[in-house]
Amino acid sequence: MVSRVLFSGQLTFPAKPPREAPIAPLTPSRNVLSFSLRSSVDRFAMRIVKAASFTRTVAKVDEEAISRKKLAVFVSGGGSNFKKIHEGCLGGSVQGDLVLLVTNKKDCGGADYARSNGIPVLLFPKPKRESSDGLSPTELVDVLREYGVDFVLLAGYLKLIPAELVKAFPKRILNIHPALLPAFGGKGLYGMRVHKAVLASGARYSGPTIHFVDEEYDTGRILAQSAVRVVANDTPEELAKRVLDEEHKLYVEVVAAICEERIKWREDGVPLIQSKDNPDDYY
Ligand SMILES: Nc1nc2c(c(=O)[nH]1)N[C@@H](CN(C=O)c1ccc(C(=O)N[C@@H](CCC(=O)O)C(=O)O)cc1)CN2
Ligand SMILES: NCC(=O)N[C@@H]1O[C@H](COP(=O)([O-])[O-])[C@@H](O)[C@H]1O
Repeated sequence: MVSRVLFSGQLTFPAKPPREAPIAPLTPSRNVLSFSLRSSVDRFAMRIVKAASFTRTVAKVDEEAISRKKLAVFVSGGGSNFKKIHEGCLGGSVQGDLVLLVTNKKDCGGADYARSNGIPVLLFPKPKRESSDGLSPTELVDVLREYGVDFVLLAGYLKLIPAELVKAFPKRILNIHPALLPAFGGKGLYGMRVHKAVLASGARYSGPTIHFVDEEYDTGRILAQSAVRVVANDTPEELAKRVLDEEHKLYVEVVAAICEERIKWREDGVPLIQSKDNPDDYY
């Protein structure tokens, strides 16, 4: 209604500027509509346009103020989540750059992918056997800082993150777990073991959980979850595939929000994601 009344007159600029049009700062000449105000509705409508234009300008300025984030990913296996996040960074859906890959298995699929894509690979923790390879917890923290890492993303990493690293990167380490925490989590529950436990329990739903990492396994603040149906005759492999497909979508969406600084912490300590489409909405 407003747009029809508003843009029925002669305008000095397109009735609806194309999305890619640069939003100029508010200047009287640019935002003055060149038609006579025929009624109070037009005057009201003009105020709407000016307010919207100002909001867009502010929003545009805010977007320009947000820097790209430097990301380190930790894996122990194939690294399919790592690859999806990397594709998101390259494709533009994630405003971040993968600057380091950390693994406890230097020949795993995720490490091979990193080396093929020019991403430095670090070994952590040191192998149990006597070896010069691998970093100590202190060395790991130092290297992450030297690379200017903003966020650490665990994606199928199967070792305990040491307290030194948790303390050095507060509210900046995320993990994805293949079940709906707090159920089916903790020491000993990883990979196919998780899906077997879910099936044995008779649970009708499963799905990925993304949470902040604290000093214990899977007890950090939950940031995002997505539910998938458990089918009556599911094998662990079939359930794993259904959950993994959902992991890929959820992790890229969450990392995009992290990089755009859309994580807000509620007063009771629960982290929320601010909607990209409607900043007044959180989930
Ligand atoms: N400080 C933290 N470190 C890690 C967390 C965390 O929440 N806090 N999450 C894990 C990932 N994870 C579940 O999401 C998980 C991984 C591994 C285990 C586990 O029991 N591991 C075995 C060793 C397995 C192996 O070496 O192959 C063990 O510790 O005995 C539980 C949960 C990553 N780190
Ligand atoms: N508790 C940790 C855990 O079980 N993590 C799980 O390991 C898999 C890694 O797959 P990927 O290497 O293909 O990303 C993912 O399903 C992830 O949720």
